[in-house]
Amino acid sequence: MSVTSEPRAQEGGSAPRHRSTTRSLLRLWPYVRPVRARLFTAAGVAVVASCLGLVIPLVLKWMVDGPITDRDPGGVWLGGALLLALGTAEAGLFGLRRWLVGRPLASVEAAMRADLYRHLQRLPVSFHDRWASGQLLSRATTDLMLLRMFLAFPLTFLVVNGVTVLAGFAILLSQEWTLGLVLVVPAVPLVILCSFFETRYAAVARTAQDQTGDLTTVVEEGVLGVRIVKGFGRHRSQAHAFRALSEQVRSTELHKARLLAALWALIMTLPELAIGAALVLGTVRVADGDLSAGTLVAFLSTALTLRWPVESLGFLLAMSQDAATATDRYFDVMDAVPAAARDRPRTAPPRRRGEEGLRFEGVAFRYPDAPPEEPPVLRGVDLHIRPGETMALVGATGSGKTTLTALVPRLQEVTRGRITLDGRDITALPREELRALVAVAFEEPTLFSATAGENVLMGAPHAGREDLLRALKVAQADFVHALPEGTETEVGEQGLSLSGGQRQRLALARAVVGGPRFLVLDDPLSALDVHTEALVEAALRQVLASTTALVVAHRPSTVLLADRVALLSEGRIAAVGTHQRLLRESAEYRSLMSGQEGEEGERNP
Ligand SMILES: Nc1ncnc2c1ncn2[C@@H]1O[C@H](COP(=O)(O)OP(=O)(O)OP(=O)(O)O)[C@@H](O)[C@H]1O
Repeated sequence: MSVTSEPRAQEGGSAPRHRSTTRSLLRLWPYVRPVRARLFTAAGVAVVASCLGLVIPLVLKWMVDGPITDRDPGGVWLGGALLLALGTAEAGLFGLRRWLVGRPLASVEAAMRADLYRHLQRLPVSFHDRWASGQLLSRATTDLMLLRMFLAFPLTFLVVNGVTVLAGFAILLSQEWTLGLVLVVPAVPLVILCSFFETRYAAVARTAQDQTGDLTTVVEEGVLGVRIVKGFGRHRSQAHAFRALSEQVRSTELHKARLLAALWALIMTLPELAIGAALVLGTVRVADGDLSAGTLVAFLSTALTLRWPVESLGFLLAMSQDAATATDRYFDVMDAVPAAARDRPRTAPPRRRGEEGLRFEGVAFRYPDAPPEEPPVLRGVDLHIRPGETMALVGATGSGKTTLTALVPRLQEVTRGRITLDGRDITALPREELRALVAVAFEEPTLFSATAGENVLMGAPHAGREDLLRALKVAQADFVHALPEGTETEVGEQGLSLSGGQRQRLALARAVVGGPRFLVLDDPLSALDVHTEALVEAALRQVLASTTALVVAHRPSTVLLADRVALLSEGRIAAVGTHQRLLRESAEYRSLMSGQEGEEGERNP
């Protein structure tokens, strides 16, 4: 069995059935707009360069029918010089095109990536619960790279090659229309085949990109969970899960390659056959004296010049399909509505007089992706935490304590009822104000790849060195000073170089550094040893004395930090009172505090 969870590609994981490639790609316009002048100039330069290539056969025709037939060395030299000049100009113009697009397109990619990152930060937690991180990572990396490549190459060359092919055919038909028709006729089946190919390739391209996202998730989980993998000796099963997924990606990529190969074979063969037929027909007509040798040479070299624009059609179309898929995947995320835009009321309700502290009124909550037959996690929570009061929240495992704490900073949105801070509905508060009022610390402390000090100061961007030192003291996180570079020590990804207790203490310091008015702590001392816990509690008492706090507690020692205790049971607050009173009056509370919580929780989640 593998320790890797099933990849969660459920969101945006399948190709839309009636998607139009052009419509998808047109969505890139707002990003391309600022660089449109350079892009159009580059396309114009490339068209001129490509058309210069078409003039070369005409010079050849002039040379064969003129100076070569007349044995005029001066004319031959002149023709040679002209050909050299045309070739040099063509190469120079293609170089100029590349220079024109390089820098602007890198900035388009950077702007799209920055927007995606900003948007991800604003999306609600419920969105991140549903989406696998690898799917988001692959959108921010592989998909955006595909888009830059599309804008740099296929977009321009579909236009350039289209113009070149039209101009080339016009030259061919004007030189000798019967021979020209021999080359034009195969274009009809080619166009039909290309549109058939487009539909099939679109579906496979989407599958390939989604599977790459799943693979990214597995790699990420394997790296982050390396301790579990090693601890449980799961290398083999982990490798097996990885191999199975990469096998899927490989077979989808092969499917793509087969489709491309089939298309390419047709695109290469049909024009070659047509050129062969035109060569035979043209030679017969020159032998009959119907056609000049120069015209035949010019005709054939024009046809050969057009080979590349026609043959490149296959992979240009494939790259455009990949880009359209990448665009769809990018906008799958960008179209998700950020919480703030969705639900902020137009007018803020007035603050209720005399109504202070943190209040839950008839709060109900159901996870958006919970099965419909399951009752809501919270079914009507009424609770008032007075200003300056510390309320411990106690309940069996899975009773919804973490869920309730997540509602206060609006990591999740209440389904029914409301939460007020000093009488003001939290949905009426601007996010910045809410974040400044409420600080949180969770049981699973998340640290970032930054210094220990930066991780703590994240809790209050305007706090200074003094605040940092005070917060470290309160959270008993003075161990930081003993790190090689003190508060400037990099703590590494997720703070994995620190112990669980050290990480919890840094997260606690982050919560208290700004001296918040409201503090929400989800069992913040669970990873501490008894001695450190006592020290943290002593220091925390000082902080809690000046804030209004909701503290999820599993152990009597944490409960004792609180003025009162609320018991959460079956989605409601079943009892509120002091620790002593609840011990006397509530059998459920007694059993939770006497250490039978685990069994209770398992029996009655
Ligand atoms: N993102 C989610 N989507 C769907 N259901 C969820 C989600 N997160 C939690 N749940 C469910 O909500 C219920 C309450 O979970 P919660 O984590 O709030 O409990 P808890 O009381 O904090 O438990 P513990 O004491 O073990 O930390 C559980 O049944 C859990 O399975």
